[in-house]
Amino acid sequence: MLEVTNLTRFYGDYCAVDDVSFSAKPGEILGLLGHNGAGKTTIMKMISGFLEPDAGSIRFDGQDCTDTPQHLQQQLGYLPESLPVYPELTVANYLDYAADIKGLSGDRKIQAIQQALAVTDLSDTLHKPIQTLSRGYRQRVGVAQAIIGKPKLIILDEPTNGLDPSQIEHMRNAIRALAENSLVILSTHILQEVEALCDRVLIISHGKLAVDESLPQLRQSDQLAVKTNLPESDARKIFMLEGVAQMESIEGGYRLQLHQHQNPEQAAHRVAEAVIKNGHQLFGLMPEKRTLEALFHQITGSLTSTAEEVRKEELSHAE
Ligand SMILES: Nc1ncnc2c1ncn2[C@@H]1O[C@H](COP(=O)(O)OP(=O)(O)OP(=O)(O)O)[C@@H](O)[C@H]1O
Repeated sequence: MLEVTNLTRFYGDYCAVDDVSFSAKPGEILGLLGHNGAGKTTIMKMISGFLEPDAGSIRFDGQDCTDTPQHLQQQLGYLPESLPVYPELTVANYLDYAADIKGLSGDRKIQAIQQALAVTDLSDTLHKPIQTLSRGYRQRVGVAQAIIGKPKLIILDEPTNGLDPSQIEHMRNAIRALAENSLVILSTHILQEVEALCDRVLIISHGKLAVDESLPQLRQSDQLAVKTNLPESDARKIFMLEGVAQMESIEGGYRLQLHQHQNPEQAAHRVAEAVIKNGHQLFGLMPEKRTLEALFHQITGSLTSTAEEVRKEELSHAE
């Protein structure tokens, strides 16, 4: 069990991570989302012991990791944003070194390397120097070193970065399999990745934890599309009295954003009654599901990348 409490980190006067708290357990895949500079990497570096928090605590399996970072590091697999790989080493030598660092030896070490190679589909490149590999293969080496020895906590910063579509699918399946016994925290700019993989999403905005919700919770509808001849001037006044937080005009009516924790069925009932009671006609009333993309824009007010945009960007940077 990971328990992050009131985690805070400054760079000089700038508060990059501001009082973030959450907890998670093995079996979960947590998606860390946020715009550039939101504080995701700083959070991941603190959890993995690479950066000290200014305030707050990180506990893993009941032990305080600020006092004993070694306790967590032996159970941690970490793929940082830019992996400090050793270009002249072969894949085999590098993974051997990574296994040594995790304290593996003998048959356990061989087995752990073989498992990591199988998961990342790297067996063919075993004797190649890392510097001769393409970007996608280097990324796979990074993931392989992170998952060696099946750590209980796996932190992956943009794990599918640089992979082709079939490898992305392969990697996602591998992450799902790893999460059967481990807690996986992954940071990504690709919303579809979170939707495809994660059980829970944490949205970080300006260093603060803005959303901590399970994906099923997130997909619950909290909007209503109401088709009516109610004029806009009356509509705003009437709907705001019925638990509506925001309203926008759509063709033939309005889209109503409900306040958090409103029951959509009860709100729909009240909205319908209010339209009729005020002498107008109701042509339709439909619940609408929230999407992760809409929520992200609502929270961060900025654009993030779709998988396609990220791939285009990668192609333009391709070697
Ligand atoms: N070493 C540092 N010194 C000073 N400021 C830093 C340092 N590292 C990060 N920051 C600042 O802290 C804030 C959070 O950075 P962080 O790298 O954690 O964001 P992020 O969410 O991971 O962004 P990205 O998605 O671009 O990787 C940013 O404003 C960044 O400029």
